[in-house]
Amino acid sequence: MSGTSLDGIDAALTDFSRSPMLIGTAFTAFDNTRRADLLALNAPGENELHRAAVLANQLTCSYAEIVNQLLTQTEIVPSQILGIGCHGQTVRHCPQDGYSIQLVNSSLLAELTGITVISDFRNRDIAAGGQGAPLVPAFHQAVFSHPHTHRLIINIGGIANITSLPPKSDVTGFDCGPGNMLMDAWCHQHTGVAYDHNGNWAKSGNIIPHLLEKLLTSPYITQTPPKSTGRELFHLDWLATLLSGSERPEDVQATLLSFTVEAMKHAIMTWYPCAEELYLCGGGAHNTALIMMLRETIPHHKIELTDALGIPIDWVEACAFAWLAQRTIEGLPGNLPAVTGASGARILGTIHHA
Ligand SMILES: Nc1ncnc2c1ncn2[C@@H]1O[C@H](COP(=O)(O)OP(=O)(O)OP(=O)(O)O)[C@@H](O)[C@H]1O
Ligand SMILES: CC(=O)N[C@H]1[C@@H]2OC[C@@H](O2)[C@@H](O)[C@@H]1O[C@H](C)C(=O)O
Repeated sequence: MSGTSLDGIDAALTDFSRSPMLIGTAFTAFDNTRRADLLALNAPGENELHRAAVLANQLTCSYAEIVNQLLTQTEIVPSQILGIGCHGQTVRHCPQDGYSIQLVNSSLLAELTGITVISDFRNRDIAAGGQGAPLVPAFHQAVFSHPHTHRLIINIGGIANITSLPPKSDVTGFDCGPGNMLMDAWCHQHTGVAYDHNGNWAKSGNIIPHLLEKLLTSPYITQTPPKSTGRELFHLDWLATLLSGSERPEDVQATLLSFTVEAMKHAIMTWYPCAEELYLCGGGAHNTALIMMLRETIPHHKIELTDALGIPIDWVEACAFAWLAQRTIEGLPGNLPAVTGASGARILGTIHHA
């Protein structure tokens, strides 16, 4: 899994026939050049088809390296592996135009690892009229639901997405709005650092109320689900249109942190006010300032990390795509139409055999 935060690649080796399912993990960080190259492909530019194909090959070599590293680490050989669920790197997410692009060369990954590769998880759902995202709610249902308690799961990645797991009715979910994406971009632009560690920089600033108000008028926040979003909507150029230019950068960072939290609060209070427990995962769940603000903003919910449910926050997404890959291999659907809005359940992805 390499997600929209553009921090790097998470690899999880899983066995869904046993508990705990997580056998091994590995992470490789993207360097600044890789991050910049990927960011550049999020917007139209010169010779982008060639750049996308070359970058997909480079990324695939990194995916293969981390797979091979994980196998060495766990002393497992390729013939013992059923498949690699590889999400690829999202560079465009445009369900309204009928596509979502995740960079990866699955043929090359199968060649480099000698393992079957399952990828392109989103486009079948989009072809069936869905958003193609979020896809993790089906996995959340499989591993985190409780027979009597209404749980919510929020993944705080580049974008934050919520899953509702009511004991007796349909699982639903959607992208709430920005997770780390705007905070990371602003932090990098003003401090040269990829992200605001523990939200310390944000804590040194003050929320700018009228900027927060403007951010919250983004129509996406109040849009009715099914809905999904990405860098197409929440980016620095959009933020620039809302700034006067005289704001202190740390105050803008504090306001972006608050925007992320308020977008989550809006999602919870509008759609799931009666949920009892909230579990967080994704890299943003390391942001102590964010967690503290969330606890103050939504005091009547029990807020914990998914570690309490058996999967550490950093590995939930990677496990989810391993699980989705297994569904595909077994010929089982992976999407939840109640989440994505697709016209029906579909077997997701393509299979490149070893
Ligand atoms: N200690 C920390 N303090 C603040 N933010 C953190 C910390 N650790 C990680 N993060 C944030 O988490 C991000 C990585 O999160 P994650 O790996 O869940 O992203 P992702 O895989 O891109 O997710 P998604 O696919 O859901 O967008 C980092 O880019 C950073 O913004
Ligand atoms: C298009 C795309 O890559 N979307 C990601 C992104 O990151 C979080 C949120 O936006 C979610 O919709 C999705 O990822 C998760 C893994 C999902 O599909 O469930």
